[in-house]
Amino acid sequence: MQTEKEDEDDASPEECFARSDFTGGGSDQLSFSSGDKLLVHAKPSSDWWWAELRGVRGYVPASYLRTGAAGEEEQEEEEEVEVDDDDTSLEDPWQDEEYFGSYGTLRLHLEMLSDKSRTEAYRQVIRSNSASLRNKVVMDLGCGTGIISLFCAQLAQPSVVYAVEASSMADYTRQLVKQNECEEVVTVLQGRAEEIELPEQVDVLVSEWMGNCLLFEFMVESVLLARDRWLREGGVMWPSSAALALVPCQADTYYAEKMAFWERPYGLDFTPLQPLAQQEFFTKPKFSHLIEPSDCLSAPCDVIYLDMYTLQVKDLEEIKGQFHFCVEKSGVFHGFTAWFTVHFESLETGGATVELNTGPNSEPTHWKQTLFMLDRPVSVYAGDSISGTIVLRRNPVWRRHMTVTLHWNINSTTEETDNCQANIKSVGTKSFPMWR
Ligand SMILES: NC(=[NH2+])NCCC[C@H]1O[C@@H](n2cnc3c(N)ncnc32)[C@H](O)[C@@H]1O
Repeated sequence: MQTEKEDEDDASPEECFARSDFTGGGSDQLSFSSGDKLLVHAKPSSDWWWAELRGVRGYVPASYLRTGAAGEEEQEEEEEVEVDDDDTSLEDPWQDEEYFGSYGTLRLHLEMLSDKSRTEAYRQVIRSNSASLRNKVVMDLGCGTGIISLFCAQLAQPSVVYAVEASSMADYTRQLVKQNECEEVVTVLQGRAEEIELPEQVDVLVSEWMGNCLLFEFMVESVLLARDRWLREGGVMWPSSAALALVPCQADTYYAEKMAFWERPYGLDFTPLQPLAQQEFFTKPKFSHLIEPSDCLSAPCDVIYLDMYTLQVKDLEEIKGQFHFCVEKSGVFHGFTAWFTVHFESLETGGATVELNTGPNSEPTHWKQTLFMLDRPVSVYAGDSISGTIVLRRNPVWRRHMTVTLHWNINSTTEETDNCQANIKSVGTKSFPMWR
């Protein structure tokens, strides 16, 4: 699970100058004028680079840029930015070195294993299906330390569990399998699930692939590719389905900490810094936000539903959802909070489904929830409604990233209008990069 910090720590950016004006299309492209100095942070492809202009980052067409100060025309020819395809400095769009590097250390595994809700949910799945798992072939995709595979070997009698792990943690996972006397059942394979070869099809594909806001990291793509390649006809996916929930909420504490703070620190007026605070703290989603049930302004609703048997990789490019919330109590609408729920169907027809819910009415998990702050809070009243759409748009270049775009209308019924016809009090739309 990458954090924004790791993401922003790229090598020192390269100074380039705009050869001509460019008007960006889409929310993730930068516009600039001829002569602008841009800082190029990464070159994920030969055509589009990831650059920064006056504090804002986005994609820019490489052919519009050159190195060397503006005005040195004669130098321009020699110094035209060489854009060749096999430029080794082009960063991997999957950032696998950084991604699997982070999973090669214990920090993230400790966080996941310490998450009892998460880990016990998987143990419950194995335990409640132990009889049906007898003699089954299981694949544990992205097994990490192998905890799910060890549960399978300990609580059931599958014929084999292929524990697939791409990071260097796989060496230790083998030791843990041996240490717990499970090597008869569990075979650890190091490699990316999309690339490794299994000796046979599997009956069950189990994986803990969910990222912040359900999809961040897009490990789900690996799960779908493995499903299409290795899950036998009629095989079972664990999780079997996933849903993203959303709710309009108050976030008084967060708003006070990041925005109201500038009103009167030490008796001084620092409000000129508030536009900066909005840009710095409210432009991106806030991961690991713990929302209280009392912060919810209405009942939450599932806005996106993924069926792990039919979902296709191409569907991940853009996923849309709609919502209509009835405000149940008056308060300040600071933003939306999102979380996910996954379900594990029983191997036995009619058997009990296991649920892992990461929402505010369940035991907290290491994902907590994801908060999307509006630029300006809006007072809402019981009886108002908040309706609109959410779009998760996968980043076309950085394949583990996405942008979440929310569009909402606040409708309030006022006595003045006849037969309580709802009138639109305000409309809003905002895109939140996660992270690029
Ligand atoms: N729930 C998450 N967001 N992350 C938790 C699971 C991530 C684990 O799966 C491994 N992993 C991720 N993708 C892959 C892949 N394609 N192939 C093999 N292992 C993988 C990764 O190295 C880590 O050990």
